[in-house]
Amino acid sequence: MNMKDEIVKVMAEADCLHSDAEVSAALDRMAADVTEVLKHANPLVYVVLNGGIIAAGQLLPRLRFPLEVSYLHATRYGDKTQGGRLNWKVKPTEDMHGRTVLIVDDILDEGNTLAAIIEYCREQGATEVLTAVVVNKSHDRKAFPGMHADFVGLEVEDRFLFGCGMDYKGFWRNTLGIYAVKGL
Ligand SMILES: O=P(O)(O)OC[C@H]1O[C@H](OP(=O)(O)OP(=O)(O)O)[C@H](O)[C@@H]1O
Ligand code: HPA
Repeated sequence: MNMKDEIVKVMAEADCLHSDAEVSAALDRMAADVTEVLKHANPLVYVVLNGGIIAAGQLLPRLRFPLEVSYLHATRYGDKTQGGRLNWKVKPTEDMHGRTVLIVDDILDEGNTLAAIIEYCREQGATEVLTAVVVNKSHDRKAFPGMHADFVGLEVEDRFLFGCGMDYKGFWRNTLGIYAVKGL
């Protein structure tokens, strides 16, 4: 089967775990929580490419307080459904010394990606590093016991997901709803 046919088939057979409306409501709740905590903090928001693009594009317009936005790119899955070593493609460029930093990503799965980013930001002198993810995948394989994000939209079952920034072999990041691949 060629790649295009495979990608179309994966969506046709996928289970929709959360509809567009459910994700939108979760983003509203997240935005309210983030606002409560950070409205006076003038945070520097780091979007984790690529997956964080959709999350940030949906979350940040819901925040009505001053903030700055930048990006970093760290990846460890590529086209695979299991994570490997973290590859820093673009490190943060803004001065975060003394700043409150909010990291925005699509998913906290095993948490190795966020753990490495948090450590890096602390080393760079950020006063406080908080994390926001649209989904937390529920399982017991976290990078360390108790690993969690500060702001979570939805708890999602332990399957391979796509949508809302998450990709299947590079595709289907561009949905608001969240889907699980059949059989994975
Ligand atoms: O909690 P973890 O197990 O570390 O996985 C979470 C990370 O995996 C995905 O990125 P990916 O490596 O697929 O890079 P991409 O967003 O550029 O596709 C996702 O966007 C998170 O950044
Ligand atoms: N789907 C897509 N990308 C991911 C996942 C997932 O379930 N976990 C970590 N990165």
